[in-house]
Amino acid sequence: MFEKSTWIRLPRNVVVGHGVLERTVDVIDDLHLQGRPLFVTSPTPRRLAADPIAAQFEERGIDPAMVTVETASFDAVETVIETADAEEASYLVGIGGGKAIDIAKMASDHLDMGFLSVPTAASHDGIVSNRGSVPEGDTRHSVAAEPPLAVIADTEILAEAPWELTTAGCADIISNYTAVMDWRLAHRLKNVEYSEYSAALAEMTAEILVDNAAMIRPGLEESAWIVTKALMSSGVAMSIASSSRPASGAEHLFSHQLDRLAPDAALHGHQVGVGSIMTAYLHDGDPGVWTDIRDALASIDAPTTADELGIDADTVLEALTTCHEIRDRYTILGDGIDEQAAREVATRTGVI
Ligand SMILES: NC(=O)C1=CN([C@@H]2O[C@H](COP(=O)(O)OP(=O)(O)OC[C@H]3O[C@@H](n4cnc5c(N)ncnc54)[C@H](OP(=O)(O)O)[C@@H]3O)[C@@H](O)[C@H]2O)C=CC1
Ligand SMILES: O=C(CO)COP(=O)(O)O
Ligand SMILES: [Zn+2]
Repeated sequence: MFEKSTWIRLPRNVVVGHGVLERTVDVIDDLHLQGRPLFVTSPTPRRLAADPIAAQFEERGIDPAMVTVETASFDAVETVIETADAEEASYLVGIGGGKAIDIAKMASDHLDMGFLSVPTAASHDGIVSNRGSVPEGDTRHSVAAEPPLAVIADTEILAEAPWELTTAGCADIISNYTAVMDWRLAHRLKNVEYSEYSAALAEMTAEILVDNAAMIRPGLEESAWIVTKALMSSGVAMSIASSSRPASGAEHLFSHQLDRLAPDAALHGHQVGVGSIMTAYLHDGDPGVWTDIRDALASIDAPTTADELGIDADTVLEALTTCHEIRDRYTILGDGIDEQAAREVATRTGVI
């Protein structure tokens, strides 16, 4: 008897392009959202996007409530939840980088309330996914959360965001190569649930980005377009899988461990990119995939070495040898690699 079932939750509207910020109220209409919104933003995105969007709403006679968060924390999520109750908000709008969007995402999950994602930085694929990540204790990896009802990504704003945020978003996409390799391995060895559609989409997304790498340059709106579309596609792959597996393997474990060992040293995408070079090497030591990943990262100005991440060699080795412990996710790291093996992979790939 066939008893399988699936429930895929995706954004209903994805609006990307030049000046689309001005269409935010149209998206609200299209979704038939009523009542008062609560905007969740952070200082720079507030000035660039949240205040202008608030003005649009005010012209329509709607007065949005606003919370401006400084750091990603569960206290900030709590503040949003309390404000939503106090201000009688009907839905949330996360406006900013991953910090503001994930806080809105986690709060909306708790409140059972819809939320919209308005990214001002193409820094990682969390801006569209159904996964939320807010640092708690030692935990850095994402958990299941509310997917956005809509994503409104204005390429004019995204193109002007700091270049390193965009290169981090590119590296997060390039890391899909090794995430999918790890996922297939875990499926074969541990019977981990696997989706061919999701894996193919995640891989194809990385391929399209790498094929277009030459067009990804600072300040170009077309680059913001390419990167944002790729982030959308990667987010959809995670929603299809109901897991971050298509976009997160051992290279993400490595990055999450670096976040604990060297907090705020480097951006998420840059760390997973460097991790991806090393885990691709572990999958196959011959020049090929790992050198292609390294070259693709270098071509978009993303770090390829520990030095470029601003992280010392010992920390890289500690992260590599311990990161398999942080979560129940089988990868090429298996039940852990020893220090000798870690030093070998990091040295041979030129990471240290
Ligand atoms: N859900 C997921 O799968 C994932 C979630 N994350 C989470 O995302 C967060 C990191 O995301 P990230 O986007 O790097 O962090 P932030 O949201 O902190 O943004 C990074 C920096 O860029 C600034 N900024 C944002 N947009 C612009 C812009 N257009 N122009 C100029 N400056 C801008 C912010 O300013 P300001 O400080 O003023 O806000 C901030 O200083 C973390 O909280 C992490 O846990 C990370 C990876 C995956
Ligand atoms: O960053 C992600 C995908 O790019 C989310 O992955 P994690 O579940 O490992 O946090
Ligand atoms: Zn990621």
